[in-house]
Amino acid sequence: MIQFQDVSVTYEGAEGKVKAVQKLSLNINKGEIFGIVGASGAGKSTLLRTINLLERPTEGRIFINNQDITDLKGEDLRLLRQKIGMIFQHFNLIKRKTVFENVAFPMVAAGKPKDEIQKRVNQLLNLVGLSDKSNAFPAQLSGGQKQRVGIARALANETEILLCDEPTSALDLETTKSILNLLKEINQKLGITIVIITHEMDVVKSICDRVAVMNDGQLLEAGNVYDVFVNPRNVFTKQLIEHTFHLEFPKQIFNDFKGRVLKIVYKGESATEPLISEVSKRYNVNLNIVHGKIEYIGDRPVGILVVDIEGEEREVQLAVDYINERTAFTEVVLYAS
Ligand SMILES: Nc1ncnc2c1ncn2[C@@H]1O[C@H](COP(=O)(O)OP(=O)(O)OP(=O)(O)O)[C@@H](O)[C@H]1O
Repeated sequence: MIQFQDVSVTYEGAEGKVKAVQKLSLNINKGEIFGIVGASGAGKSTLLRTINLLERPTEGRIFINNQDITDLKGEDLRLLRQKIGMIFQHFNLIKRKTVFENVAFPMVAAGKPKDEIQKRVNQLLNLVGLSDKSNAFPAQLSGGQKQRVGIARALANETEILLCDEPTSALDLETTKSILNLLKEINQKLGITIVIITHEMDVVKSICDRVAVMNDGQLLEAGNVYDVFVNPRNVFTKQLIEHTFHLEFPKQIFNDFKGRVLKIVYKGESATEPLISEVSKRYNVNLNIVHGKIEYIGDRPVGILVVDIEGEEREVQLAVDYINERTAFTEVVLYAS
């Protein structure tokens, strides 16, 4: 549905040119929730903002529904933007307008008739659970409620694509969950394509179907969220993911281990316990489980096991290779000296 073809965006900064996005090609499918992640300055916002041409590519083309939108201007651009809603980290509501007026704003701007606006705004407030706040002003709302108004406003016209710029970064954990659930519900009920940029891998893990990882304006990898999390190809992606699996151990924890510490990641709930005992029998090695847990990516489980493996170098290597062949990936996280 959205295709980036060799898209680059270069800014003229105070200290010279900044290549915010570099020759990036990517497809986002209709009806999916697509996450774009990366560290600060990776170019995520810039890329997101090219979709509604708030930022124009310096090079390359962008297609939406097979239409080349790169050079759209005037009325054509206005019509394109009507189909693309956007929500922001700090909500960007109009302070002096009520909740109703904020949500109605894009429809008023599009010249829709009053009775249609009335009906649609009430529907949307119902959808986001704010029917009772119609006459409230933004200052009277919590962060989560403000984001709900933002979402309702972004859906006011015949929205096909919802762009989300760090939508939960200003919210606490519980509120984040409820906003993510709402986005998921909107995606499923209304079939709207959602593109989310975030630095929180937990957001990606809980609602995205596919994800792109960016660094320094470049696309490092893209794919199904489960596959990228279970088997990241890039070192940078691995680091991002490691963090969300909360697997950083204090170094002291390894002091008692004499061998090599492995992190084993396996798909689904397939038991690695038999694998571990099988390896102990097959090879002359001792294995101790240091830590084990199951995480969920969407509703699919992924298992993580940290084991200490001890024995002669050759036997250890054979055992590691054996485990590696039978799991999603195995990584040596520590060599004991
Ligand atoms: N208007 C601008 N003028 C000059 N440089 C810019 C402009 N906007 C962004 N940049 C630069 O482009 C690069 C990418 O910025 P961008 O905001 O797209 O990254 P990001 O991944 O969204 O970062 P963050 O998560 O911090 O928002 C950065 O080096 C940034 O400083």
